[in-house]
Amino acid sequence: MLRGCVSLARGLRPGLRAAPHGAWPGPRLAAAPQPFWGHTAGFSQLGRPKDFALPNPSWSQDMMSLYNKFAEMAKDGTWKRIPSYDRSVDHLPERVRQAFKEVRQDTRFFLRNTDAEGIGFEYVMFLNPTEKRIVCLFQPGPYLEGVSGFAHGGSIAAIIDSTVGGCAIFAAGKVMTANLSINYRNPIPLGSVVLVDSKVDRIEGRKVFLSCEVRNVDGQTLHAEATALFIQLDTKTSQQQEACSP
Ligand SMILES: CCCCCCCC(=O)SCCNC(=O)CCNC(=O)[C@H](O)C(C)(C)COP(=O)(O)OP(=O)(O)OC[C@H]1O[C@@H](n2cnc3c(N)ncnc32)[C@H](O)[C@@H]1OP(=O)(O)O
Repeated sequence: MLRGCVSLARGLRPGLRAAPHGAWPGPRLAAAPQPFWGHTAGFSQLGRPKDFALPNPSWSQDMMSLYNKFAEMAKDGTWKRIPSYDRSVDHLPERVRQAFKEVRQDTRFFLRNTDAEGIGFEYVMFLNPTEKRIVCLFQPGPYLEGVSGFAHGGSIAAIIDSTVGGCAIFAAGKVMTANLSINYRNPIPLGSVVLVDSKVDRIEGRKVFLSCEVRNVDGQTLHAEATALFIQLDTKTSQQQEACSP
């Protein structure tokens, strides 16, 4: 089982073997982005509130095995665990966060909006900076039910959006999802563990194109595949940039 997940982690996921993740396939941005959330330093844990991307008693044996495998691969810096908080603003680098003078106190990051462990989104993401790739270990809890016993398609879309979003942020800084196209291939049983494996395919100007596969732990079952387009926000013209700026 773990051999399959390690293969995924090393860039051997089916269908993408012709373009090794180690090679950067697309052109770089004409002008280098000004990273907003882009540096891994932006995921710093210093002085931060509770980090939810750490093991808790609700994590299954599969989840723990995968976590330990990636934590081991993180020791040499190839992979980096991404901390996760229950408020969006807490994901920002300190220097950016401090610039937010008035931050609403009643908001919750969508994927962290349940307090009890194990009932909603249990996940942890690992970033491979060289490959511009994020693998998310995802264990959907019972409150994510769609068809009886299986994860709701919207919850799958949410975890895919956040995983590819993390990749886009790493590659291009401040971005928003413009398009997310998902093919659902096999249902995901509640309580099972899947790997959401995403990478940046190419960057054209402000457009960041990404792809993603969701597979079970041995890699044999393809649950979903997706492509995404994120747009790097333009400081001069974007309303979103205005809205997100202090
Ligand atoms: C760690 C946490 C991660 C969390 C990740 C979660 C991310 C999210 O869910 S974001 C929320 C969902 N997304 C939104 O609400 C975005 C709503 N849309 C918008 O705000 C805007 O349309 C936005 C920002 C995407 C683009 O607007 P704007 O900055 O004005 O760009 P615009 O000039 O229209 O388009 C730029 C380029 O992208 C292209 N483009 C824009 N949208 C699309 C689209 N949907 N499909 C294809 N191409 C598009 C345009 O054609 C244009 O191309 P070109 O430069 O070749 O002419």
